[in-house]
Amino acid sequence: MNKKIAFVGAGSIAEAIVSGIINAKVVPASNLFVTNRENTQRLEELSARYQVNALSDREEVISNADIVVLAMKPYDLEQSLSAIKGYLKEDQFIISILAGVSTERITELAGINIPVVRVMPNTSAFIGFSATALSKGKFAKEEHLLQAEQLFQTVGTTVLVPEKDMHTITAISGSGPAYIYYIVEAMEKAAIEAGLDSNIAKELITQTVIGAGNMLKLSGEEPDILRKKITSPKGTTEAGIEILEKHHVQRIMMECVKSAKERSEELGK
Ligand SMILES: NC(=O)C1=CN([C@@H]2O[C@H](COP(=O)(O)OP(=O)(O)OC[C@H]3O[C@@H](n4cnc5c(N)ncnc54)[C@H](O)[C@@H]3O)[C@@H](O)[C@H]2O)C=CC1
Ligand SMILES: O=C(O)[C@@H]1CCC=N1
Repeated sequence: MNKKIAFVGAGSIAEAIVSGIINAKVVPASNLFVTNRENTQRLEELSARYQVNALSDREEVISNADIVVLAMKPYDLEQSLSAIKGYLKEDQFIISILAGVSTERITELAGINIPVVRVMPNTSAFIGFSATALSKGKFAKEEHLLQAEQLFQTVGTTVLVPEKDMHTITAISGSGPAYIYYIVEAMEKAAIEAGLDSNIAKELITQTVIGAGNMLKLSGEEPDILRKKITSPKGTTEAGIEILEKHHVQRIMMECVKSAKERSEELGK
């Protein structure tokens, strides 16, 4: 893809996407530009690590870009857009990965009828395994959606969704990896507490998560069926799951997703 892409915001998700794009060799590092509010050390770090153009001159970064990726925190959006809106043009387009914030709000803050595509990736983009959802705003055309989709296909799988679903998706697949890591942390603690070598525990747990993920993807079976195949009557799994049931862990996970979705809605206000 011969496009110049500027990232405004150089945090963990921007790095995950940059790293994924570079590994996929679809956009050369020389076409990627990264800027942030003030942390020049962070920009130098990204430039050294990925050979991208990491610049603190926002005018240079924005005015030369074909695509501007907004990757700051939602509460920094207003200030950030007011600093760059003077350099934005209607023949560019914006990709926003901000949780909660609507395309309408971004157009309003940009002050011009610039196309906006809203995207929700996750940090697994770092290794090409993001689950990414995309939807287009009022001024975005199919070609913008397609280009954004092509870009994010280099860092994982993509789905096109109506924008109204983005809050739920943010709670499910945007935040989702963190829920899995949270469970992994607990499994590691339990294994180590029981006397297992921590490296062995890590290796076994990591492969268990990879195996379970691939079973979900490749076996064609529903998760409850896969679970039942592991759960022998009066066996170890049954004993473990009984504790999860006693503490209503599924209901708690559902509350977790609901709360994340509500936060996404709040962030958009
Ligand atoms: N971390 C994740 O897993 C995901 C994050 N997101 C969204 O991506 C965005 C960034 O998240 P993280 O990378 O986790 O945050 P972060 O805190 O790691 O990075 C935010 C970046 O924005 C920069 N920034 C702040 N104000 C700025 C301004 N006025 N101008 C230019 N740059 C500015 C900061 O310097 C920093 O580099 C958030 O809106 C979040 O909702 C979306 C999907 C997944
Ligand atoms: O925690 C957050 O707000 C962001 C959005 C999805 C993942 N991280």
